Parts: sequence; C-alpha cells; structure tokens
Amino acid sequence: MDSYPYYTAYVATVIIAVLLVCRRIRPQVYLSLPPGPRPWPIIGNLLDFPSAAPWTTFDRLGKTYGDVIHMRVMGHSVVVLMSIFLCDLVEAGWAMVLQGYTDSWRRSRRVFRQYFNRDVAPKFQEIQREETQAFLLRLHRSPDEVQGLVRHLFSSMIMRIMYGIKISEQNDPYVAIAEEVMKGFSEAGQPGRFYVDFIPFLRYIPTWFPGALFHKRAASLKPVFNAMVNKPFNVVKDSIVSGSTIPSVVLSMLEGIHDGTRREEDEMAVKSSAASAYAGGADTTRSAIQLFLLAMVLYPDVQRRAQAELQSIVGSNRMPAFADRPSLPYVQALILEILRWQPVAPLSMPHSTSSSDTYRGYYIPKGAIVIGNAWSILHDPQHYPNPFSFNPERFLKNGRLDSDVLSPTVVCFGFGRRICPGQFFALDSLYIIVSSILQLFDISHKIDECGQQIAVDVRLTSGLISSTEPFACSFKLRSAAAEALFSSLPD
Ligand code: HEM
Repeated sequence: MDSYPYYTAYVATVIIAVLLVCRRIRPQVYLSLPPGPRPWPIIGNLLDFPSAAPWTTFDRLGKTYGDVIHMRVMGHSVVVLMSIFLCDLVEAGWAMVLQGYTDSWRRSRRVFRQYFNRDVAPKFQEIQREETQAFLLRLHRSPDEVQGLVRHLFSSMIMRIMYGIKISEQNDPYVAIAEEVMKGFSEAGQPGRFYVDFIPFLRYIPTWFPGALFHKRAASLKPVFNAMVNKPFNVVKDSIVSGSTIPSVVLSMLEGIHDGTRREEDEMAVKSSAASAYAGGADTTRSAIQLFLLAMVLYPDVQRRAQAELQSIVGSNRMPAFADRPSLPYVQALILEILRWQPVAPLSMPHSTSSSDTYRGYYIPKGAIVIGNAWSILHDPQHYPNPFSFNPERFLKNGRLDSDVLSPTVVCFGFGRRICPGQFFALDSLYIIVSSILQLFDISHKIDECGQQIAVDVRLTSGLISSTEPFACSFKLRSAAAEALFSSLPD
C-alpha cells in the first residue's frame, strides 16, 4: 500500500518527462498550427493584410476560422488572437516581445513603473488639472483649432511632469520633434506596413533599391529619435550643473542614481522611460479625446446625461475635481464606452514569440508575430450586447458601475508583462479632461455659412494608433453659470 503513491509519482514523472522531451524535439509532430485562410505560394497570406482597418478584416476571418487564426506571410507565421483568453496566454509564461526583453528594457520599465503605478500616479493630478484648465481657455479662444489643442494638451502635461519644461503654445521645438517620432512609430508599428517585417533579408537591400521605403524612413527618423531622447533630458542635466533645477520626474530619477559602475545604464533607463512616456501617451490620449468629442457630437443624449450628472454632483460654481470621480458613475461609464467603442490601439501592440509554444492545442512557432485583436474582443456581443451602439449604460447597474461587465481597461491597455504602464495616468487624464469639457461646454455640429449643420461621421485612421479623421464641431459655453465659472478660471 505504502509504495502506491511513490509508484504513481514515478509514472507521472516519466510521462511528463517524455512529453517535455517530445515537445522540445518537434511539437509540430502532434500539434497543428491554428486554422486560417489558405496561403498562396510564396506570398502566403500577404493579401489578407489590408492596410486600412485590418482589425475588422481579422475579425471577419475570426468568424470563419475561430478566435485563434494563423497566417503565413513570406514564410513568417502570424497568429491573430481575438479572445479575452489571450490574457491567459501572455500570463502563461509566453515570452512575447516586440523589441526584445533586454536588461535595458527591464530597467526602463522598472523606473517607469516606480513613478506611474496606481499609488504614485495621483501625484500628477494637480498638473493634469491645471493644464486641462489652460486648455479650456485656449479652446474657447480658438475652437476651430481643437485638433491641435488636444495634441498640445497631452504634450504640455507630460513635458511638465517628466522634465519640468513648460512648452510654448505654438511651434514648440520639443513638440515638433516628438510629433515626427510619433508619426514614425505609427507607421512602423502597423503590422505588415513595411514588407521588411516579413522578409527580413530585405533589411540588406541597398537604400537606392526601388521600394526600399523602410531604409529611407528609418534614415529620416534617426536624428529625430535621438533628439527626442536627448534634448529635454539634457535640459534637466544642465539645470543640475547650473543649480537651477525645476521639480520633475527625470530630476527625481537622476537624483535616485548613485555613482557606480552602472551609472551610464541607469541614465539610459531614465532617458528611455521619460521619452517613452511621451511616445506611449501622446497619440493614445489625443485619439481617445478626439473620439470623445466625436461621440458627443453624434450622441447628444449621452452628453446631456453626463452633464446632468455633473450638475447634480459638482453643481455649477466650480470645476470637477478628482475627488468627485467616485460620485460620477455615468461619466466613468462614458469614458469606458469611448475606450471600447473605437479602441485607440485596435490591434494592441504586435509581439513576437521568443520560443515555440502551444496554445489551446495549437502549435505556435518560434518567431511568430502575435497580434491581439483588442477591437474584436471589445466588439464581442457576448461581453457587450449590441456592440456597435454607443451606450455608456451598458457599464451601469442600479446607478453604479457594474463589475460583471468586462471592463475595456482590461483589454485596451494591452496584456501581460508589456501592459501599458501609463494606464492610471491615462485614466486620470481622460477623467479630468472629459469632465471639465462637459462642465463648461456644449459640443455640437458646426453650422456652415448657409446655416446648415456640417455632417459628421465616424472615419477612422489606420495605423498602430487609430484616431478619427479631422471633423468640424462647435463648442459653446453651456449657460450663464458656465460663463461665470469660465471667467473665474486663472489665466
Ligand atoms: C488611452 C490611453 C492609452 C492607451 C489606450 C494605451 C494603450 C497601450 C497599449 C495597448 C500598449 C501596448 C501593450 C502591449 O505591448 O501589450 C501600451 C504600451 C505603453 N504605454 Fe500606453 N496607452 C495609453 C496611454 C499611455 C500613457 C498616458 C502613457 C504614459 C504616461 C503610456 C505609456 C506606455 C508605455 C511606456 C508603453 C510601453 C510599455 C512596454 O513596452 O513595456 N500609455 N499602451
């Protein structure tokens, strides 16, 4: 009797060892790749990669092949995941990378999280509030420039917080550099944008070769990438030397570095995490705000309802504060619906497997590009009935946020170890911007010279970050009380 457990353990160990050895040798012997559209000779499924809104094409393919699909592009595997289970996948020990899990990535990530985690991010709320109010003044002055002003708003927040730099209202050199970098990110990050993603040897073709777009683009971006990382960082370093420091995250990070053999690496981590805050937050936050404005024009009833909630909780004599947020469930639900309705990173961030693995009974080869279709999850009728309607109430039950509904924040900020480390800051920004705009302004269709409403519809850009094409809208102070409140804002 006593030997029975030992015998069982022995047999189990042998079985596991055999399975592990088999798996290491050739997992494909007994596992198939996930299903997917039939590939053509040589080009494989290249034609299944549309350049416009690929997430909807992938979603359609998913309806035929299931929520894990495989495609082959120039001999390279691409796996598209369209289920919330992909969170499990990443948590289950997959090493997925876009630029590699290097020591320097780990260091930057650690430094970044130290300043932007859930507990520390609220320290920046005062600057977020002040910059939002400055934005409202500019918006009232130049409503037709709203697109540029929204862009300027995030830049002004993050440059002040990271470097203590107050950017100028127009033609700011730091913003110009960062915006050029953002354009490059958006192009390079779109899966299949440059064929070199799938045909690595193209990397070695000469720059003069027709179609070697990626070489030209990379060369033009190199100096701006360098400037973005170094220029504002050097301002902080110079201020230390001259004794004229202004409080900032980079200053605190630098003060936290102790002299030693790793000083250069630690400084690089500070540089990289500071520049990543701009790169990670600028287009995403801007895009979410533009989608909010678009939704307010298209769904005036939702706008009225959010304003009614603000009126009942905040009143009309002061601006919304962060302390009001728990009492404003409809405003919170509205923000969740914006993140769900048109996710700003519809395909999250493409990753790559660093070793072969299995997932849900399928073989996933080493080096496969893995794309999580966040858009598909956020439009899954099982989680969100009637997913194409804009309806913040789907997140509410008995006047509170309904914890049974899958929060879009679980999906739209990515998954696993690479999950967006700026998410708490992002949600704070969205809350203060959305509630402040609604407190003062009615947002509606713009009227043309003939007195007709200028039509607005949902036209999205395609890229790693998806935003709205520019659209016309009007901002009017809502009431006499809003006018008085607006006049009381500090200039
Ligand atoms: C609505 C706003 C935002 C959305 C939807 C968003 C979404 C995302 C997504 C999908 C990723 C990729 C995650 C992955 O690789 O799986 C990401 C990464 C990242 N985000 Fe955000 N983000 C937002 C705002 C911000 C803000 C405000 C910051 C900075 C303060 C930020 C900083 C970053 C950084 C640094 C990364 C790279 C993380 C890494 O590779 O380790 N994000 N974000």
